[in-house]
Amino acid sequence: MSLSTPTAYWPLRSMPQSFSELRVGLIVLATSFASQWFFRRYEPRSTLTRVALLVVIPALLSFPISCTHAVSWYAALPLAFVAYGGSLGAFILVYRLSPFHPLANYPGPIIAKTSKLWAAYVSFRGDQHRYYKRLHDLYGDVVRIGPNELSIRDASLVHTVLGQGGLPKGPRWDWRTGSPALIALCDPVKHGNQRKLWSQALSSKEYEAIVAKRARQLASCLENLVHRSGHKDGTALNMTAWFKYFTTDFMGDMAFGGCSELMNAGGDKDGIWTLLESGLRISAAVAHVSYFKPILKSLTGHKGPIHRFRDFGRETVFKRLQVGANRKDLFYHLSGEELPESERPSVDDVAQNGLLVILAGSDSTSNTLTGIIYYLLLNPTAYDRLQEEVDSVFPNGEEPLDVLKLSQMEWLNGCINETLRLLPAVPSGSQRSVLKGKGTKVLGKLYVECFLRRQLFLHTYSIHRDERNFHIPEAFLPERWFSQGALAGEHNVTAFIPFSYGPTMCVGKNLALMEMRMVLCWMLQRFRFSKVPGVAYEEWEGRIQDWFVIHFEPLSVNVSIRV
Ligand code: HEM
Repeated sequence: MSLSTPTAYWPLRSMPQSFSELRVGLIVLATSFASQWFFRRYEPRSTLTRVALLVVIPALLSFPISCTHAVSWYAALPLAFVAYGGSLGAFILVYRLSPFHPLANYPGPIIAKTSKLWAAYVSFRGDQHRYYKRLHDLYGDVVRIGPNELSIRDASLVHTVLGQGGLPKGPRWDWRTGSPALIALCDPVKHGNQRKLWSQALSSKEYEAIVAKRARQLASCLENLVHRSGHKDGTALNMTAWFKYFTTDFMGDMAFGGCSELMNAGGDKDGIWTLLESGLRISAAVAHVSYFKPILKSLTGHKGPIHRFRDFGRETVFKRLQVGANRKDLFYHLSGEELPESERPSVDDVAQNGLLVILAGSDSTSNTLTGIIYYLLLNPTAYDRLQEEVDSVFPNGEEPLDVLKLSQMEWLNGCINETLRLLPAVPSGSQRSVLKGKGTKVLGKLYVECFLRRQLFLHTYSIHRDERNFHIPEAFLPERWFSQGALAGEHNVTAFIPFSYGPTMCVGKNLALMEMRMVLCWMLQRFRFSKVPGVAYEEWEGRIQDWFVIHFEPLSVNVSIRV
């Protein structure tokens, strides 16, 4: 047969062509496999390396692809990105679901094991706390909720994970710009240094008088509103908002020497809460995939709500630092005003804490106060017993200023603890990192292979509602906290971690407790809180959102003046 005939020519021409396509296909597969291995092994954090791996490599692959006869040169570039990106994604997926993955033995939903995008979506929906609790009820104490992340519902690990010598903070704080605020400082030494300033600042006794002044003002604002309504049986008020105004005004005084007058204005006059709430949901979701932060920032510039809120916090700090201290407020200590100039932290470092003060200091406390009123409405017996206690400890309208007496009131502290147990301000706890290293990290009963960086967290909401720790866990029972005569049944105080635990636990815990005890007594002395007819209170709890910090919808409460 002559070679010039079409039948003879076809196999000769197609052999090298198909061989060359196969060869190029193998090059793409090998390159994407190597990139997957590199990502896994080195977890590159520099933008340059990521651009090289995700942009430069596929761009280079378009050359061999364009050399095959099957693809024209202008189709080669998009094809290279699709082929390389697709096979890279497939390799990552297969590895994460394979029995070779170091967390393969931990149960969890398949979708969660494949990518943290799922966790970001759950977080964005706001029901992360309820979802993780359902997973723990289904799978047990350790659940794989991300390719490299575990959620833990085992109170015996509290000391090991969060205590002295425990694990450092996790990557949810990564990829931030500027100096980190205290809560985002992952380096234990830097954290410890800044924390000393915070502890010193928050231990001042001066704040008691400020809480009292602001509690008096809150009482008078509510009285005016009730009088103005003209109803002697009281009027419906949004207590979520009023407690926010109270805590923000107090924090303004305590941190900045006075900057906020929301109670006077009767509303969020600067729109800071609106701004914060619209940013928190996105920020909580993005924290799961923190490498998206730079992308999001480049898309929104400085116009995203969280950035605008951070800018507001920074500006407030700058203004306060320019004016100087009129007394020893929080920023007096944080900026080291008593130290020689050379030893002071930079203004930029100090300014990052502006947002933290408003968020950590005001939001958690105001939400817990709202939660207490909510549970009192649903539990009239507990309400009556608390009322009796307030009236007997501070009779005849005596102002509740004695912090020692406040700290010894069993019903008062029982109600506060029960609310912190059922509705912890940070429901999904504080993420920790198991750093990369050789071998296995032993965490109590848990063994974590350290070939890669791992993340884990103790799921506060699930631990607090675990019957092995607290009997009848879903019930609001302040009596379980009594020093004497507490109800019989499980009561594991190690499992009570609303303020977290160890060297990074809430530095404002004592201040928050003092503030909540005082203002609650003030409110209960002067007002009677009752349900507003037609409001479905049981449903309100089901709409609570977990955006790293807990988020409440307005709680409408009938407020009347006690005679
Ligand atoms: C009911 C009130 C509060 C609750 C439940 C609460 C809870 C928490 C939790 C769970 C953390 C995370 C700890 C960790 O990462 O391990 C935290 C951190 C923090 N809280 Fe609070 N908090 C409250 C009130 C306050 C107040 C009034 C302040 C005062 C400014 C404050 C300031 C902070 C700060 C600065 C941090 C970071 C601590 C660190 O990283 O060392 N908090 N809080």
